[in-house]
Amino acid sequence: MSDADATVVLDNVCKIYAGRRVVSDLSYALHPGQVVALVGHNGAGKTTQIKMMLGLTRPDGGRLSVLGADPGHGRGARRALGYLPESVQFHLAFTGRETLAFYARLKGLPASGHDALFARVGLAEAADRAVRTYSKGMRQRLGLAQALLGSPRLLLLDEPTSGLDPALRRELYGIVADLARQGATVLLSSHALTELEGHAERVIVINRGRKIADGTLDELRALAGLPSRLNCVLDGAPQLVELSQSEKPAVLRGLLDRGATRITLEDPSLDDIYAHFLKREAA
Ligand SMILES: Nc1ncnc2c1ncn2[C@@H]1O[C@H](COP(=O)(O)OP(=O)(O)OP(=O)(O)O)[C@@H](O)[C@H]1O
Repeated sequence: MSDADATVVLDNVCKIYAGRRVVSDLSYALHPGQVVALVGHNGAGKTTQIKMMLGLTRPDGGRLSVLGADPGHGRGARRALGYLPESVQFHLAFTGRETLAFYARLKGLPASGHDALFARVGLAEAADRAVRTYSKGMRQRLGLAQALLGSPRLLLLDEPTSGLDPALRRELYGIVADLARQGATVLLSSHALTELEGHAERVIVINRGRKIADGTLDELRALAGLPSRLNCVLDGAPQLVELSQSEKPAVLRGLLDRGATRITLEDPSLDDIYAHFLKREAA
């Protein structure tokens, strides 16, 4: 895929706060139909990248293009953006419907006619209740609904699953997958690789404002090259063998031929892989 059809292009982007580089020489492109996760510890620079894409703060170096435009300028591109901030704050006295009407007006969209959106995020029954009566999960659903207003071509979700129960988390990823199927680009930030399995086709790992890995989870697994752990019982004695991914088939066959029993194989977890990249960076 070329940068010409990219939704977002970062080319050596830097951001400096109070003399400190919090985003450093960052380059990547995001394309239509992709669900991409920005993964990094607290303070890694994930929100800063999202804010630059929204035009809320400007890069101090490099080039940033969002939907073909400089995000600091032009209302047109902003209308095609959806944003769910890390902590959603709504006016508690407004109903859900009034809240969406308010955000729709800000985006220059019709203030009414959002029933389908309420249904999509599971708030059809609660649309006319005051936000004050919503649970945290319901507020997060409302946040997602406001991000989805106007069928955005680029959806920026800042830690959208923090504080969500597993059912709601699954629903959110379901909505994200639908949007991507319809051609939207979805960028979500996260602290953890583990929950992204099956949900993000590409992961960009950020450490101290720098990109330290970028690929599918399978590519990151291969890149990390961490061994799997094999436990078995051989000749009555328990055995633990560490083996690379390429050694696995031959070693397994050999153990079976020698009559090994109780064979269990533990592949490196996504947490192990994440820790590996961070450790490599610190070395
Ligand atoms: N407006 C600001 N002024 C000064 N420093 C800032 C500002 N905004 C962010 N920073 C600093 O920039 C760095 C990156 O912050 P950022 O919020 O982008 O990280 P993050 O990866 O989103 O973290 P978290 O996971 O905790 O949300 C942090 O060290 C933060 O303290």
